[in-house]
Amino acid sequence: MDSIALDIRDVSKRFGKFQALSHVNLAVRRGDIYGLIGENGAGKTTLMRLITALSPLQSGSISLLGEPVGSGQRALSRTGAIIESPAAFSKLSVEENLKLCAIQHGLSGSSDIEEAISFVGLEAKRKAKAKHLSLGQRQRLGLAMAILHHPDFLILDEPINGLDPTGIMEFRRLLQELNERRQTTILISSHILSELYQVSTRFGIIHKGRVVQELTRAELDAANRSGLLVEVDQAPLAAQILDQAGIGPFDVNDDHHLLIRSQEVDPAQVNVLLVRGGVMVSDVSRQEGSLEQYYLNLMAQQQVMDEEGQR
Ligand SMILES: Nc1ncnc2c1ncn2[C@@H]1O[C@H](COP(=O)(O)OP(=O)(O)OP(=O)(O)O)[C@@H](O)[C@H]1O
Repeated sequence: MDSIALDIRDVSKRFGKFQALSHVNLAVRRGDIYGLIGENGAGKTTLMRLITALSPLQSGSISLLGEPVGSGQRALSRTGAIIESPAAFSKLSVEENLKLCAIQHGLSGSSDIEEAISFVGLEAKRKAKAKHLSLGQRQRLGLAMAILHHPDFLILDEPINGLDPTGIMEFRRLLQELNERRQTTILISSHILSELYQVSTRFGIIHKGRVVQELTRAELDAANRSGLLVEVDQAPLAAQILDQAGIGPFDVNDDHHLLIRSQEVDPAQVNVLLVRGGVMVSDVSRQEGSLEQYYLNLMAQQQVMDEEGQR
């Protein structure tokens, strides 16, 4: 079986003169929970709409579950999606919305509906109209509608928007369960990067319509485990001492901070070395980066590149 569930190649999309996506390449492997990250207007929803054929492809190709998007409905019938907001009918109850969804998917019998209701924990609200549900309950209904037909691939655009911390945690648990129990591959976008970090196995960062980086969680962790931050009274002298002792690589952040970019260095050894060399050390701490920090650094670099490109 092909290990790539979604293969996006050289996809561009224009709205009139506006270039919303530009030569996008992106691959989601089967079993991934792929976190799509980007600022407002970066192009995440546009990409998701192209994948689900809600919007026509203008150039490039998208292969979903081994089938080119646009060639038929087979891959899409094995896909579930919440794009922009869950598409429940407000005057229909939870059960009625799911029944309608079941008909659309050609499902007969009530077992799939029961399973979806119980999976998202909406048993007590089965008779409630969608408009009377809380935001979190509506998001759960959206998820129930998206997974009713046991899709192999799930596309979720900002599914945790507006949820409270408990709701976010529960939603995360549901996604992890889907991924582990049903082997559902998931493409998810969110601005809540701490949450995306916890749930995703792989990340794609999109900026102004271009995918500027793809990396696994392990790669992110490696890049982020940024080493030992040393706070001193004189960073230049500390740098000389570290250099002579062959400790590094390191960055001199400013007059009082150095970052030794290695996991192998012993903080106690660094401390003793610097103090013996006449440097006052006020702090040595392990520096663990976050997805948020990584993303902000990358965006700062992009900003510089964008500005240089404009000159
Ligand atoms: N139908 C459309 N017509 C014209 N412009 C559009 C259309 N759809 C999207 N755009 C523009 O394309 C850009 C990308 O929008 P998109 O909704 O994909 O961003 P996003 O990354 O999902 O942002 P957000 O995080 O705010 O949801 C935006 O500048 C948007 O205004």
